[in-house]
Order: sequence, then structure tokens, then C-alpha cells
Amino acid sequence: MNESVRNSRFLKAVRLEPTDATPVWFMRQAGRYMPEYRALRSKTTMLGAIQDPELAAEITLQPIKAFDLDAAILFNDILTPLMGMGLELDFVEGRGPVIGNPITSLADIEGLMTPPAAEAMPYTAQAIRLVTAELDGRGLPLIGFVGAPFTLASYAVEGGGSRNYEKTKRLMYHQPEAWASLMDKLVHVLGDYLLFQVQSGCAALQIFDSWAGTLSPRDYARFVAPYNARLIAAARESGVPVIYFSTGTGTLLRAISALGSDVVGVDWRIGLDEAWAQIGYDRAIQGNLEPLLLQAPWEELERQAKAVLEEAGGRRGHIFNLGHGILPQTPPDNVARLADFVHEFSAKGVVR
Ligand SMILES: Cc1c2[nH]c(c1CCC(=O)O)Cc1[nH]c(c(CCC(=O)O)c1C)Cc1[nH]c(c(CCC(=O)O)c1C)Cc1[nH]c(c(C)c1CCC(=O)O)C2
Repeated sequence: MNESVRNSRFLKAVRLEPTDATPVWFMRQAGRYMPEYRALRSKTTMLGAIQDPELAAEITLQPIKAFDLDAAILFNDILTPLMGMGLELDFVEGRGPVIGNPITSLADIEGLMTPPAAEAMPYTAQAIRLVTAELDGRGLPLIGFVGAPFTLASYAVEGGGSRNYEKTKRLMYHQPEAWASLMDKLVHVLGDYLLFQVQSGCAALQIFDSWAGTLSPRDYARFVAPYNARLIAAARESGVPVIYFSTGTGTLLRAISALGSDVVGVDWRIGLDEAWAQIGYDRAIQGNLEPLLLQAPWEELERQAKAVLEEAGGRRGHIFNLGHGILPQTPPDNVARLADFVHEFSAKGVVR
């Protein structure tokens, strides 16, 4: 990582250092809301795009070229590491991701493979190298990522998206040893994949635990938190900062803070001020505008973006983001305007 990336707004905020303005990036910033993305994606499949390093690099850079953002996130998906483990992943148009051979038994878990990321996902390293060659010149960091073990286990067990996670919870409650063995394998594969992304050039890592909010605090503490803590510790060994992001977890924030990530990402279901008080001011926070607001009239969007910045209270260590990914119907102009507004408003001195 070069000096200008090290001294980027984003990495300074992560280290709780003062910045000239609040850094901003958006989850799913490369995606279907951008006409440039739709043009490239229409020529191939989701997996085809992910596995083509030049295409993946170009898609990653599209929002960086279009908007004034403070970080890029690699174009990929949280589910790709499951393929190397022997699970058949497909992205079905209009339906989302599907696993053709979901896990149903202890024998299935024992049969899961744990190949090194360098073997299973060499295309990721190539894409990262192409992206960082461009980002280095702009002084911008690239964020690598994985899905958290629980969120990935839920896809592996349910076979796709789910409303109530019944099969996943049944595995936890009925076969706790099988659950532990599945989570162990995921921690192993994901930890190795995170280190591989840093070795390839990523300057920060994010762990997406998008579905953790379905769990009771007791079950989160017993069945999920220990694996997250292990994964975060392994990721931090790489020397780059780690963001832990989840949704629907306003009641779990103390447990989440104890996991030891450098940054905690929060969704819009809790005020940023209340969330930060629980997480602790010795830790950076990322969030948390409701994504649907990017489709609202500018006056409403501006009012609510301002409210998020005011809730951050001028403290060091706020990274502006949405509470979840950008939605496909979002007008790109609002993304441009919001990024500029965050910089201009925070530079006025509300935030230091
Ligand atoms: C649960 C989950 C998935 N993927 C992801 C999560 C966790 C975070 C979240 O909740 O948003 C995370 C994800 N997905 C994608 C990224 C890349 C980085 C980023 O842009 O933030 C990341 C970090 C690209 C993607 N992943 C997907 C797309 C859309 C692909 C397309 O049709 O072009 C993109 C850009 C597909 C995907 N992938 C997944 C679903 C449910 C879908 C279908 C939903 C949809 O179609 O929007 C699984």
C-alpha cells in the first residue's frame, strides 16, 4: 500500500485520526443502478463477470470514475467461496443466488472441501491487482470482503435466500456439533481468503453478516459470535483494518463491539448516535442512511443525510455509508449529489 492510500480519508477515519471531511462510500456502489454496469453485465452472467479479472476490475472502478467516493469495494459476491467448498452456486435472473446441492447432513459437512483461496479463486487476485494499479494513483483504498460464517452457512443450508432460516436454526439446535464443524470450516476458508485479498493488494476488509439480525442475543453469543471473533482476529493479523457489518442487530451491538473489529457497520434501524454510544467511541463506525432515501426528493435526502452527520456529532471515526446496499432503482445523480454533500457539509467544521 502506498503513502497516499495510507493517508486517505477513509483509512485516517478508520484510525480515528482527524480528516478534512467525512469519508463516504456505498455498499453495492457497483451495480445495476448504473447504466455503465448494466451495459457490461448484459454481455455475460454474474459468475462470468466475477471470474473475468478485467471485467471485474472495470466494474469495480465504474463508481470511482463516476462519483467522488473515498473507497472502492471489489466487485464479487459473498457466495463465491462456497464454490471451492463443493457447493453448486448459480445466480438466477430475477430470483437471486441458488445453491444446487444444499447441506442437509453431517456427512455433507464432512464432505465440504477447504482449498486455499489461491487455488479456488485465482481470478480474485488478478482483479485486485488491476484495480489497485489504478487506485494507487488516486490515493484510494480497495476494500476486500467475505460473508460472515453465519450468513454464508445460512445460504449453504437453506439453498438460497430465506425468510425464517428454519433449516439453519434446526441445524444449530438439533445438531450443535455438526453446526460447529460447519462454522469451523467456514472460518478456515474465509480467513485464508481474506489474507489472500490483502496479499493481492486490498487495504481494508469488510465482513458482511447481513442476516445475523435473525438471531436472539443468546444464540448469537453461543452459535455465531465465537466464530466471528476468530475470523476477525485472523483477518487483523494481515495488518489491515477490519469492518464488521450486520443488519437488524441494534440489540446486539455490545456483543458485536466485543468481537474486536476496527470498524462496526450499522444499519438504519438504530440512530447512529445511540449505536456509537453502545459500540464505544474508541471504535470507528460506518453507516447508516436508509438506502431507499436515495430515491427520495433531494430535500428529504439532504435533510436525512445531514441528520446522520449530526448524529455522528463531529467525532473522529465516522465513515458515511448506507445502512445496507444501494437499491437497483436508485438514480445515479442522487449518488453523485449525496457523496458531494457529505464532503461539503462535514468539511464546514461539524465534523473533525
Ligand atoms: C446476502 C448477500 C449476497 N451478496 C452480498 C450479500 C451480503 C450483503 C448484502 O446483504 O447486501 C454481498 C455482495 N454482493 C455484491 C458485493 C460486491 C461489493 C459491493 O458492491 O458492495 C457484495 C459485498 C455484488 C452483487 N451481488 C449480486 C449483484 C447483482 C448481480 C446482477 O444481477 O448483476 C451484485 C452487484 C447478486 C446477489 N448476491 C446475493 C444476493 C441475495 C443477490 C441477488 C440480489 C440482487 O440481485 O440484488 C447474496
